[in-house]
Amino acid sequence: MEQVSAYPFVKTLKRRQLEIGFVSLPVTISLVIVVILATRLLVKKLNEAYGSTLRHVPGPWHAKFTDIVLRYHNVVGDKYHWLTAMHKKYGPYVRIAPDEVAICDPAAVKKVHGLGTDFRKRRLPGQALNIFSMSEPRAHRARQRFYVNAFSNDKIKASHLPAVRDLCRIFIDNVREDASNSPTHSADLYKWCMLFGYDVAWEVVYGNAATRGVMARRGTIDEVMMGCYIQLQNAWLRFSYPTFVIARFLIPVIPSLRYTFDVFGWYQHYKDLAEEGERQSKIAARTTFVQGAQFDEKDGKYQLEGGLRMSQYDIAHDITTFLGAGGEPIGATLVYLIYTVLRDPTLRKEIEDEANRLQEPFTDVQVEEQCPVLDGTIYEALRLFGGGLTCLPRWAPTAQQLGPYTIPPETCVSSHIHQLHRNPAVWEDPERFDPRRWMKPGQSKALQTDKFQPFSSGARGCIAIHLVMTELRLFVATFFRELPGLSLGPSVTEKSMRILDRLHFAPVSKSLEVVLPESKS
Ligand code: HEM
Repeated sequence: MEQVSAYPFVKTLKRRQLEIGFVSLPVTISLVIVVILATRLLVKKLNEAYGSTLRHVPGPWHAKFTDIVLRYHNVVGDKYHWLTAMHKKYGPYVRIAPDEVAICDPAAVKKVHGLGTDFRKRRLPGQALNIFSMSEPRAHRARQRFYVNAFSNDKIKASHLPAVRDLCRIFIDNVREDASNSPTHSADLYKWCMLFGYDVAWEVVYGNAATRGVMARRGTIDEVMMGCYIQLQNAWLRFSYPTFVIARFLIPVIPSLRYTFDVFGWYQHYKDLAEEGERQSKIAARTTFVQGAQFDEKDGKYQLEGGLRMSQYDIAHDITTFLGAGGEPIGATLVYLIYTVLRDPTLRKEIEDEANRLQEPFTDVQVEEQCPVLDGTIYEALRLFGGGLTCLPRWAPTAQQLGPYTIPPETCVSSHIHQLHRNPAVWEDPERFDPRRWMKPGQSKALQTDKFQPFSSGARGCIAIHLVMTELRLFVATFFRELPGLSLGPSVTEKSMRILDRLHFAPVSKSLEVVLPESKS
C-alpha cells in the first residue's frame, strides 16, 4: 500500500525536476552568455584602460574606462571650463577619454599642427566634405591653393577694404537705430558683431555684402549661427541617442527644444545655404573664387589652377564653411573685447584717444601703426578670447611621441589653444588682460608661433588670417571712434558672460547689452 501511495509523489517530483530542468536551461544559457559578454566587455575595457601606453597619461580615473563625462560636458557646453580645470589639475597632457588626450604643451601642439605633421583631421559622420573637414592632405592642399589667393593680404586690401569699412558703418548705424527704438536706449552688440563677421565673409565670397548682406536687411542672429547648433545636436546624439530621437516629438509642446533636437530644420538651413551658394555661383564666377576659370558643361565642374576640378556643389559647401567661420569666431572675439574694454575706463579712454587721432578714411595698416594700445587689445582679445574652435582634434596613423608620452595610433589628440595661451611657463601673469604686453620690445606679434596661435598653425591653420586682422582693426577703431560713452547694460554680468563652448565660443546669455548715451544717438 505504502509503495502504491508513494508512487504518485515520486512521479510528481521527477516531473518537477524535469520542469525545473526545462525552465532553467535557457536561463542558464542566458546567464552564461551574459557572463561571457560581461567578461569580454570587462577585458576590453581593462585593455583600453591599461593595455596601451595611454595608461601613463594622467587624467581622471573614469577617463580610462569611458568618455561619458567628456560627452556630458559637450552637451552642456562647458567643455572649455572642464578642460581648463583638467589641465590645471593634471598638467599639459590629460587623458580625457579612453582614446582621447587633451594637450596644451607648446612643443606638442607644434608637433601635432606644424608643417609636415603626421597628424590629420578626420571627417566626422554627417559632416559635409569641404575645405574644413577634408582629411586627405593632397586633396586639401589642392583646394587650399585654389582659395589662398582670395584670402591673400593683397587681395583683401585691393578688393575688400572699402567694403569692410562700409560694413563697419552699417554696424554703427544699426546699433544706433536699435538704441533709438529702445525705451532703455540699449542695443544687443552680440547680435550685430555676429552679423558683422558673417557679412565680411559674405563680401569675400559674393562681393555684395553692403547691399545684400544680413546686416543690410537687418536679419536675425539665428541665420548666422550654424556651428553652435550643429555642435549641440551632435553632442546630444553622441551622449544619448534615445533622448535625441524621442525629444523631437516634444517640440510642439516645448518649442525651445527645436534648437537642440530639430535636426532636420537645421540641416534644412544648411541646405538652403548650400543652395544659395549654388545660386550665387555665377556671381562668384565674376568675382573672386573662379575668376578666369573654365566651366566644363559635360561634367559640371570648374577647371581650376593646378588641374583641380570642382563642381558648383563643392564650392557651395566651402562657401558654407567660410560663412560659418566668418560669423561665430569674429562675433565672439569682438564681444569679449568690447566687454573687457568697457569694464576698464582707463583702457577705454586710451583706445578712444588713439582712434580719434586717425584721419578718415583710415586703413588697417594705419590702425596697426598708429594705435599701439588698440592693436595690443586686439592681440590680447585673440589670446584670451579668440573665438576659434576651443579644441582642435587630430589623429595619427602611427604611434607618436608627445613630450614624455607615447601616443598609440588612431588616438584623438585635442589641442586646447586657450590653455596654451594661458600657460604660465611662457606668459607672464597669463590671466591678466594686458594690451601693453604686446608693446614690449622683443615681443613678437607673429600670429603662428609655438606659444601663440589663435588661428592654429601649419597646413590646417585658418585660411582667413589677413581678412580677420583687417576687419578686427577697422572695426575696433571705428567702434571706439563712433560710439563713445557706451555703458554695459544691467543684464550684463559675469554670469551672463560666462563662456559657452559650442564648437565656437559665445557668452552663455548670447547677448551683450549696451546702453548708448541719449545725445549721441
Ligand atoms: C577671430 C576669427 C577667427 C579665428 C580665431 C579663427 C580660428 C581658426 C582656427 C583655430 C582654425 C583651425 C581649425 C582646426 O584646426 O580645426 C581655423 C580654420 C579655418 N578658418 Fe578660421 N578663424 C577665424 C575667422 C575665420 C574667417 C572669417 C574665415 C572665413 C571667412 C575662416 C575660415 C577658416 C577656414 C576655411 C578654416 C579651415 C582651414 C583648413 O582646414 O584648411 N576663419 N580658423
